[in-house]
Amino acid sequence: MAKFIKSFGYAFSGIAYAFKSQFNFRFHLAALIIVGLAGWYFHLSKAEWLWIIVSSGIVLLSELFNTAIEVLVDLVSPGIHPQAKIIKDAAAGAVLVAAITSVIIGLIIFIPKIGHAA
Ligand SMILES: Nc1ncnc2c1ncn2[C@@H]1O[C@H](COP(=O)(O)OP(=O)(O)OP(=O)(O)O)[C@@H](O)[C@H]1O
Repeated sequence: MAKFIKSFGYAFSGIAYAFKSQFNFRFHLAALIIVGLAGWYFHLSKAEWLWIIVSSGIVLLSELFNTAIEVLVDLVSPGIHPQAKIIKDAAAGAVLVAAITSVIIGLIIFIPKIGHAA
């Protein structure tokens, strides 16, 4: 049981590292809070909340993997290397795909509601 709780501590320290070191992680977290408030304001349905939660989770997940990949690349290849560039660019691309997907989901959910409210 103690080992299980300890592993939570390690996971939270990884999340804390991403939060402290990555502007994008903080930016996405702030966006998530704004979307959450907007969802509360517009009384989203259960299905709409599920889409928001899943897409936000995927964005944060991709940010955490991107952070891990950046640190790993810097560890194994501290100098400039064309393959290090490819690895970091592909990881950043994954974050971008997740972010674009979640923006599209957000637009599909919120545009009709904003139209209604206006
Ligand atoms: N070792 C390297 N060799 C070649 N190109 C690199 C290397 N490290 C970084 N780059 C290039 O610089 C870009 C930015 O890398 P960096 O590690 O600064 O990531 P970042 O997204 O700016 O991270 P952070 O969010 O920590 O500022 C990479 O996407 C890659 O194109």
